[in-house]
Amino acid sequence: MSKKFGRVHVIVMDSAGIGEAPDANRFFNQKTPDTGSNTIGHISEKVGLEVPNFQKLGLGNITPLKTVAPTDSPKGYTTKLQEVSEGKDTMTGHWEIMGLDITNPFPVYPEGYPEELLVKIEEFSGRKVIREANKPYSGTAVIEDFGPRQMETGELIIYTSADPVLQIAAHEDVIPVDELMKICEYVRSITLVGSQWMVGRIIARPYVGTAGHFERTANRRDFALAPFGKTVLNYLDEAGFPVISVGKIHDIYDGQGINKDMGHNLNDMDGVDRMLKAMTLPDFNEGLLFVNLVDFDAKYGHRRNPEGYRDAIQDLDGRLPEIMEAMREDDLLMITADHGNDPTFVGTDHTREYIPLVTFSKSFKTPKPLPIGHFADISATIAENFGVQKGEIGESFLDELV
Ligand SMILES: O=P(O)(O)O[C@H]1O[C@H](CO)[C@@H](O)[C@H]1O
Ligand SMILES: [Mn+2]
Ligand SMILES: [Mn+2]
Repeated sequence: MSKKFGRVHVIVMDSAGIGEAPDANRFFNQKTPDTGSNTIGHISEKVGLEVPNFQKLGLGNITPLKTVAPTDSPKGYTTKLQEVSEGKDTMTGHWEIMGLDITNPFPVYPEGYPEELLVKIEEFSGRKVIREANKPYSGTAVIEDFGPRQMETGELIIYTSADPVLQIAAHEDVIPVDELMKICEYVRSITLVGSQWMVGRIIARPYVGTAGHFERTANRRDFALAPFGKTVLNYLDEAGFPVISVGKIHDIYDGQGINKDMGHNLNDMDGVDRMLKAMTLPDFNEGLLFVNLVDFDAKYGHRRNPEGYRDAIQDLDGRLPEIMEAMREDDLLMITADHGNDPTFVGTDHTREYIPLVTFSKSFKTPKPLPIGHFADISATIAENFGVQKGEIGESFLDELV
């Protein structure tokens, strides 16, 4: 049987949530529950959001947005999706989108990492770890506070966040990127599932510059755990379909089920360029292209910068015509997110929100809003389209897309 859609392109706008989830009161920023958070909604309300292309696709039909009007004749099917997993981090969100139900949350380290683990890292690296930085910290603040000391002593800056991450910040001139990667690989190897100190992701955070003007570089790398089970990426790969990743996707799934990687993004617009390049690959005639754009989250959401976040969404909006133009008649585009990160909310952490789903295909006849669904409905739909097994959870809405 021929497939409804020859190629499916999924873009994750990292952290672009669209309103508090029904269980937002169980998730927190510092001591405040995530109730009332709304990443896209508050950006529209507080700093304005001009996104004519998203508007035509039907973004304003998902939920009332102050500056994005609903439309009676959207060019795409739209809805919002709820998370079922116990977590509001990137890995949980992405893994659930591809069909996993993460019922046991990843451990987090609100008091910092245990002394024993730090000592092992010191023994391996021959470098001291700055104890004062070992706690939940903003990644830009931690290098402002301890970068000058690191430049003098060569010590390691190890910090965490509300997410299950162990991050190592290192000035590129003091601790070469290759050395930092080796240290991260070592830490990854001693923090796997079943180890004493399981950690979701080890993140290398290289930076450059001088005190007061430090800047993190695109040499960031995430060393994630492998997904806790097979995802639809695996099923597509096993069935011989191209599964192509752009940006952080390869890291987030530890490469599992991905058979071609377009590399890390220098920034979100570079991610769009890589996506467009992938869309013209000669061997990509069917299968999945899966893109993560992380600047929304890392540069603006965690930094609580609503203007920057708005501009980043507007920049993506400006690229939508190119992306749609590059689509074949029977391609399907799905634009979504992995969790919220409301830049107007208290704290600096993710927010438990619905994620938007905005779709487009040149083959759509009469697109309209869809009922509210769940994250994994995305992969269930992809799986049904390509005739492969779906994940543990998710209901396909493929039949609705006509
Ligand atoms: O403050 P920075 O270093 O950007 O850290 C952020 O990036 C991490 C990974 O995306 C998140 O856990 C968040 O804390
Ligand atoms: Mn994320
Ligand atoms: Mn984040």
